[in-house]
Amino acid sequence: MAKLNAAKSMGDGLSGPAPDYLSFHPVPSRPAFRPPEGAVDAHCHVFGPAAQFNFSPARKYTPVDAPASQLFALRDHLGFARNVIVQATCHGTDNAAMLDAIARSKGRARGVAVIEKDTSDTELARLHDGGVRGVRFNFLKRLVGDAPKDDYIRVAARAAEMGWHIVVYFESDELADLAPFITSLPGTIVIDHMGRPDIANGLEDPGFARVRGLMDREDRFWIKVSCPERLTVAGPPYGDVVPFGRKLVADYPDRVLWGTDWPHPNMRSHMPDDGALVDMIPQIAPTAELQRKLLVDNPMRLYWPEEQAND
Ligand SMILES: O=C(O)c1cc(C(=O)O)oc(=O)c1
Repeated sequence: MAKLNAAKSMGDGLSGPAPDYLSFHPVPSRPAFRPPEGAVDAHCHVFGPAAQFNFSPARKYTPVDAPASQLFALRDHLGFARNVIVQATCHGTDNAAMLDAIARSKGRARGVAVIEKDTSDTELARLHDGGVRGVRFNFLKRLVGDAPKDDYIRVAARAAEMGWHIVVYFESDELADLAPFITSLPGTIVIDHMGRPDIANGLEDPGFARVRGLMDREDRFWIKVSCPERLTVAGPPYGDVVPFGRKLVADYPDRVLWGTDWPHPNMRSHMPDDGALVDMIPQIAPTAELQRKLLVDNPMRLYWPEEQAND
């Protein structure tokens, strides 16, 4: 069990404020499941190091240092080939740490940014050249302050100009209010962490029905079958979440993505073993074809369309 004091051993990045949640698992197991060639961890983050990259003064949590070197070591340890690095709220709209990690990845990472509504065209071009292919809208009140919908609409228009998609993170019980706004956004929309259904209600959960309603309504909606550790009631190995991931992969095989969510910000109940998260994949994607779509074809189509294998 990773403890807060483990964070102390995570190098000197903690010269800043102490982190207020668990540090990532120090020795993740090697998964029994071997991901297919070219597998993509399509949702992960880098934090700091604090000494080099400032955390946002508006942040709602203070992260541990989680640098690119450790993300890429985990990628190799788990048997993945590429990463999609998602800007985390603790860095606000300062995408420097994410861009730096992409630059260090030797072409094996792309990014999702958080930008201001008045971001210049020059900055958008710099982000695109730096590997950004999407923007993120975070609607969780515990993570960000409320932004006017007009701001999101402006950002969404800028993203559409760049050919980028929009990643949205919301609680499924807020979707009743959010859905009209989300369906008004242009382009491809990717829903984070299964849309956060209430696992305790089982597959009939009304929030999960609303999320599936979005997926059924338009092919431009995609969804990440990630973060069982955030959603579980039962705890590891997250057997209560498997039916949710399995249903999403079965019903939307060409529009699902998977990610570790390393370094797992804001986890307090426990810290998942990333190797165990990988070993959940065969339970939610039970065939080699579904695994290849989930881990290779779908993320490549969205993040490396210029390289997409023409199979
Ligand atoms: O549930 C969370 O706390 C969380 C936070 C962030 C972030 O701060 O960006 O990203 C995630 O994917 C999940």
